[in-house]
Amino acid sequence: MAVRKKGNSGGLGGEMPSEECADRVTPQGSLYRELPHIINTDGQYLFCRYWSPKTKPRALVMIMHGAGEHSGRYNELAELIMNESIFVFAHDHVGHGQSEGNRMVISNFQVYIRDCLQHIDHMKEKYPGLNIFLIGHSMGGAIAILTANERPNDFAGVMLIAPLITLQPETSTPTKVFLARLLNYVLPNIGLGSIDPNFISRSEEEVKNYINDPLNYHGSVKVSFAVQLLNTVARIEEILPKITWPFLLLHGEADKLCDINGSYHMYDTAPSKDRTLKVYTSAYHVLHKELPQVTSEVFTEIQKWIVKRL
Ligand SMILES: O=C1CC[C@@H](CCC(=O)N2CCC(COc3ccc(F)cc3Cl)CC2)N1
Repeated sequence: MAVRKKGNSGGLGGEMPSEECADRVTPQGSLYRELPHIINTDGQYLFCRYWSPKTKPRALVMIMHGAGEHSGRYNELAELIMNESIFVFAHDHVGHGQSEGNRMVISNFQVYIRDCLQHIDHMKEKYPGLNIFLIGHSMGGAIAILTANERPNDFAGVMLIAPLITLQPETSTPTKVFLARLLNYVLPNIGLGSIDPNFISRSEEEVKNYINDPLNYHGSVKVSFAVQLLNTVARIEEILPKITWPFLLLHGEADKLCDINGSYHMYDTAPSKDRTLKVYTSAYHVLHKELPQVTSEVFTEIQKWIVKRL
């Protein structure tokens, strides 16, 4: 009987699959062994995406998606960056898209950061010596901030698209925050309400795409998940005064999902010398899927910001 290695070396390692991982399937039923994936330190399979330039890459960019969505929603942005001879990579966070894990449930927000660092380390091994940039959107922006904070000298720049930095005042009064934390002990899985698709974008087409995308999660934000987000916002508040790495903040003025005051606060508080904040008048949350005018400006802004720092 052939001895087979236990699967925990990451699907990119090329080791022989062991029985259980040979038939491991995504939540949608596809075989992981036929898909790019990594295996995180909890043994969960994470679906990966790679946008590899035809020419030798001159930098790496990791994209971190937001809550309830997945990495496939960054195809256009990733291809634009790839066409600058930059290797772009991403994975679906635990509990999202084609990765394993209960939908939009996380034991501890740090798992997202840990998994991103694992993927980053793997890519640094494959492409040593290249500058690495991070792009994070919404909850993915919080992940990017905390990932860069763990390795303050490792990243050439961090681009944040409507990042989750502070709480919407109306949705999180101290009473509501206290009640959420209390509720988490007794009923962690009850829902607080789902993301309103109409807050995603002013583009009706993009709202429809978001609603009809089966890889998105439209269920309610569970109390346990909300508490992880509350803890994350508190962590970010603490580290803002210590941020020295270059960052680009992009935020919609009419964002109803992540308060633009979080971006203003980061811009005013972080001592980084190289920092930029661009506000998009009347724009909603998902700037990379907003009205065409806004989205093309956002794409150009990101492309220019990276190229200038290669
Ligand atoms: O393309 C896309 C599709 C989806 C969107 C990304 C969404 C995303 O990541 N958000 C927006 C919602 C936000 C809710 O936050 C909370 C909720 C309850 C609570 F008690 C405390 C917090 Cl902080 C977290 C961050 N982008």
